[in-house]
Amino acid sequence: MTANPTTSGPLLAIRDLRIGFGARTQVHIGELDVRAGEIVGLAGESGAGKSLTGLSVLGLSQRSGATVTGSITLDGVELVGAPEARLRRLRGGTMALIPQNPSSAFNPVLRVGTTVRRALRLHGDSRATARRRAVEAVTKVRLEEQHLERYPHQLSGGQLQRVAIALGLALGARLLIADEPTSALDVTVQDEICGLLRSLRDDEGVSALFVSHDLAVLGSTCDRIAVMRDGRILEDRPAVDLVTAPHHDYTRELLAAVPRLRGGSDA
Ligand SMILES: Nc1ncnc2c1ncn2[C@@H]1O[C@H](COP(=O)(O)OP(=O)(O)OP(=O)(O)O)[C@@H](O)[C@H]1O
Repeated sequence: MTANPTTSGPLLAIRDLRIGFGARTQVHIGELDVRAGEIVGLAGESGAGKSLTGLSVLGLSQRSGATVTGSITLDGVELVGAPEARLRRLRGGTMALIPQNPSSAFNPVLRVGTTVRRALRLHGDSRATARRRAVEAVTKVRLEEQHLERYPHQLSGGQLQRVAIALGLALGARLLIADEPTSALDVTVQDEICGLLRSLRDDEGVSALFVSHDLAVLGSTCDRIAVMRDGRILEDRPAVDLVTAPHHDYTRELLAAVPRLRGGSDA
């Protein structure tokens, strides 16, 4: 997989990030970058600190009482300690959360297109522009205009996840924070969503921080993978290298738990 990094600095740069609750530091990341046009995986078992990291990039972990120090820059703009108004602008613009359960992003009594168009109008689009950009965005995620006229329950989980991604793209997201975006989906649909993320990277230059406990999913989707345990990054390397020649015993254990990366052999 070929990333398409810009010659300038990374789109997302995390430095000496500490996330804690009370006196306890749950996450300490020395350095983690996501370049433009790059998908970076965050792997690790439950409790490793993956979601807290993603939520802190979005400026959302503080809402659950976390203390965040260090530096997270998005396109050179500091997010740690940034005023809520700036974070809100960036969350609805440069970066977007792709949640595990896409139905949480949609009002069940509204057609999904209404949600997408309303979000665009809130960001200043005229009615006509919002309509056009909503259609453009669903086309990018390989859905049709008619899908916008459906209610959330009339779409499959995979289709709804595509609309959630389309919503982020329509708002101009260049960085997707995807937190277990495929774990509620069956394997075939998982593969489709991962394929979509790769094509958005290749065709649109979109970047992603892809949180998952599943190294098979990350290995087939990401350019780089950072393996986390107990809030620390153990290794951060090109995905192909990491899954074929892990440096760390813990990564080997994670890989051993994934049948699809053992050449399909479960024996
Ligand atoms: N609001 C909170 N208050 C106190 N501790 C928290 C809070 N949120 C998370 N933690 C703790 O921080 C650690 C990291 O949690 P996090 O949700 O980031 O893990 P994760 O790697 O995403 O795991 P999972 O895959 O289960 O979501 C865990 O020990 C968790 O219990």
